[in-house]
Amino acid sequence: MNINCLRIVTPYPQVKLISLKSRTHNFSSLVLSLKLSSSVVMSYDKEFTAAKKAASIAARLCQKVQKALLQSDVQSKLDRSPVTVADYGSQALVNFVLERELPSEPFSIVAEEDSKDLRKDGAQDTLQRITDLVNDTLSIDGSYGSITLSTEDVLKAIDSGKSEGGSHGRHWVLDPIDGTKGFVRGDQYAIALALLDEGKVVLGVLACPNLPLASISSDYQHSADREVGCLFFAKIGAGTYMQPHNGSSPVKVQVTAIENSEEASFFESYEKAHSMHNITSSIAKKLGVKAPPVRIDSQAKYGALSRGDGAIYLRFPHKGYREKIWDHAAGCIVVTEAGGVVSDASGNPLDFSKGKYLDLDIGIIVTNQKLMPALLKAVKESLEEKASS
Ligand SMILES: Nc1ncnc2c1ncn2[C@@H]1O[C@H](COP(=O)(O)O)[C@@H](OP(=O)(O)O)[C@H]1O
Ligand SMILES: [Mg+2]
Ligand SMILES: [Mg+2]
Ligand SMILES: [Mg+2]
Repeated sequence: MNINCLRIVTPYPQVKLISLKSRTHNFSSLVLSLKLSSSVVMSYDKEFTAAKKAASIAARLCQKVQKALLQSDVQSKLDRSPVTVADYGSQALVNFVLERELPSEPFSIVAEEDSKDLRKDGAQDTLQRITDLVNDTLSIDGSYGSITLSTEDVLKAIDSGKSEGGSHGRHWVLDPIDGTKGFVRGDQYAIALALLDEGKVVLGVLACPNLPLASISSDYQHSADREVGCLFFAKIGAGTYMQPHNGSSPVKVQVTAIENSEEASFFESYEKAHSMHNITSSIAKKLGVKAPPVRIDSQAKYGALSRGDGAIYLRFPHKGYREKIWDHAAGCIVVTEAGGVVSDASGNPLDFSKGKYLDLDIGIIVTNQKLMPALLKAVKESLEEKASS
């Protein structure tokens, strides 16, 4: 079979022309080309609806817990990072809703939490509290009738579909609460859910219950009278939308269009342990950024950037830290579908196909297309200076 090129007529602007370099391509290479482009052709509508529902229900549980956080609600994991009843409850709910909404699909998910610690002696009270929170949230939502989960059902829901992800097939990626430290402090956090198909992120949902509806570019501060709560969602080829939790209609969002880095403001982690603030301040200085950094927790940073609050997100973890896919998958598509660029410190796109870890060079940087070349140059120079000092 001799083919030079193949024109496919689809509603998706990305799929116009697939070039086949050789004139002697056989049928199997044609099938391969079509398979590679299938993630763009797929609509993922059912999955998108299910993901929005799952993240929104989980967000309600998290809001309730954050309002009345008890000291006993916060535990420490083996790596000494915090986990709360809301992290577990959120994961149980997301898994439960996805399985209920998509009964005909195999369920595979790379999620941050597991039930190991909850199965230990002494964890019964915590498990009972999580189970009560899950049942209360399901009952208020009302979509699943008068269902009551047992403690064993909740443990099973937390672990259900557990997978290591990878480059084949479909895998959900979940951070049931991203920014647990922010959540415990009463600050920003996100419920972050994405879907991988053949190793690529094809949809992402970020529920940010504490993110103000108004821009938080350079004057972010806590203020009780600001209206908060946003759901960001993005599907490959279809743009990014933000829906306020107050029930108003979704609006399409875009990253900032600014081209002059001196006008940019940048986001970074609130926690110094999560990103080296000395590197980020050196990069900002080289770019001539005048505004002080906006330090907030979680992937709410990606959400804020996708709607043009600020222009840059810099993340430079300390040596030896390995980034997990659930900390970036949903945020990455939310920003890229809004016209932004997400890469590692060398400019390589993030690769979500390698299992639960991201294998990347030094740090993660996010900005718009126009600012990326100057940002990459500033990053390179700052890292070289650090290495030689
Ligand atoms: N030493 C470290 N360096 C970089 N990231 C870290 C870290 N320790 C924990 N994290 C990750 O940072 C995430 C929060 O990001 P941010 O700093 O942007 O708020 C945490 O997600 P969880 O809160 O889901 O555990 C955790 O996965
Ligand atoms: Mg954690
Ligand atoms: Mg996280
Ligand atoms: Mg988490």
